[in-house]
Amino acid sequence: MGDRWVAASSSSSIPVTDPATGQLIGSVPDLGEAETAESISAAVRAQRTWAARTAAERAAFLRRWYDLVMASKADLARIMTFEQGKPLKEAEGEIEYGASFILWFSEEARRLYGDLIPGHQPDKRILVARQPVGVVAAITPWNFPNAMITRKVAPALAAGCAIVLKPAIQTPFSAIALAILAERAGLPAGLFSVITGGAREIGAEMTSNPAVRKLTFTGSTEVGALLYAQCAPTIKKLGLELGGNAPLIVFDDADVDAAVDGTLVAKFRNNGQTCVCANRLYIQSGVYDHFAEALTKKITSLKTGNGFAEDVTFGPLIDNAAVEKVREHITDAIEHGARVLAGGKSHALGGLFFEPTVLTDVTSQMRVVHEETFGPLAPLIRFETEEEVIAAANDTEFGLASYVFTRDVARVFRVSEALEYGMVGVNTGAISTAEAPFGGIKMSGLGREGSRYGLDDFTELKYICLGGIA
Ligand SMILES: NC(=O)c1ccc[n+]([C@@H]2O[C@H](COP(=O)([O-])OP(=O)(O)OC[C@H]3O[C@@H](n4cnc5c(N)ncnc54)[C@H](O)[C@@H]3O)[C@@H](O)[C@H]2O)c1
Ligand SMILES: O=C[C@H](O)CS(=O)(=O)O
Repeated sequence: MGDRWVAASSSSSIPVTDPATGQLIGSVPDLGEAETAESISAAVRAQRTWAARTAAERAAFLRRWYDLVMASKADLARIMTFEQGKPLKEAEGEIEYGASFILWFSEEARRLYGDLIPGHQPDKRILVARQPVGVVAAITPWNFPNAMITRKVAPALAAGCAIVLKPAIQTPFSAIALAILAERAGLPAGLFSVITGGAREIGAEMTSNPAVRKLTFTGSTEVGALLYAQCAPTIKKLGLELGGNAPLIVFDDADVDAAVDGTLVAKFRNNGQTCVCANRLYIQSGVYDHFAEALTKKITSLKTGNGFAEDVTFGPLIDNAAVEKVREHITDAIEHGARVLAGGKSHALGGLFFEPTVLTDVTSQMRVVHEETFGPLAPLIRFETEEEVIAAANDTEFGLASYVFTRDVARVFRVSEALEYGMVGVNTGAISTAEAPFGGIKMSGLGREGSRYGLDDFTELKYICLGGIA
């Protein structure tokens, strides 16, 4: 916190529990406005020196941090499974994914080029420099408690910024572990602070403090809109990675087995608790029964349980509200005519475990088609024509991810270009990677993270007009 570590005192600490067992696994300090302001002041002081370092020095730090994160993969994954619940193998995968952003931006750090533009008058020359925005505030969700942080912290530090982070209170230890490893990699104090505590209070300071020049948020659209408004009085740069309602479309000409495998990833990764999860499965009538039978068979062969147990595919959901939302969507769908092909109720393990569920005969009259479920629920919707399914897929306020399975090349282009989303997966359910620009349109957010575009939003363009060059 700021340039010092703060211990949790008994009177002001927040418990952290294991969603698989409900057991207490630790506690973190309940920090607030004062500590947030202190961290921002420390960031202001540290950032000036950091920006004056060479790009190669910043790149070298990021590479050391990457090496330490990868060397600590097993421990970081265990921390994640303990506090978030995802199966250990999936947690290890996230550590590698999160580390890939650190590696990517260790390389991008040295490519922060500007321009020398021919002058508009004989004695003029035009320079364009890319400079760090300064102090960045970041707020991240619980579902990817490592990668959602590195996807922000790495480009911020690469660009010469300092960053103050508020992680989700459900998963603070993943964030603290990353900060400890950054300190061990030689990051000077004040450049990367982790503030645990009340979201509203910390967020209020982050969004109102004029020293914060950019807010980068990953989470729900509802909270994103609130933070957007809170930042307006101080005109901050904004990065918003928000909610989704991804359609997954399978045409008659698709490889159905590949489409089922793609659905397992796009729908059930992290037990469906992923912003890019397929929320609606549109299956053309010619392959509908084949797809429904194959997906149901696959789902019922996979295991639900504690993420530390061998061969578990589905862990617990994060909390009771998440379980309730899945249950509400299933109940509403059945009341409006849907039928259950697999699952449909809380798992026999009890607690936060829920059966992976496949529904058939789903229609647009049901909540699950219009709201982000964020759980292991696959609603199948039958369609007849390409025009019909594009209209249905676009009939949402969200625009993050979408997926299409077809072997018709012309259709790949027609449908990809017609879908109103920031990202389209074609014949794959796995699209997230550091090399590609991740982000959405409409109510799914602003800006992109990762890729060669990922640094842009952490920099400001400065135009220098050189005159008197006779
Ligand atoms: N687009 C993406 O990259 C992406 C990635 C992951 C999750 N998400 C979205 O996030 C949602 C699930 O995550 P969640 O439940 O953590 O979302 P959330 O919006 O409830 O919380 C996200 C973060 O915001 C904080 N927060 C909540 N209210 C706040 C306030 N008033 N002021 C300041 N901070 C506040 C939380 O403590 C947490 O750290 C889903 O909608 C999912 O689609 C999007
Ligand atoms: O929840 C959405 C995150 O962005 C996870 S991922 O980037 O799709 O892996």
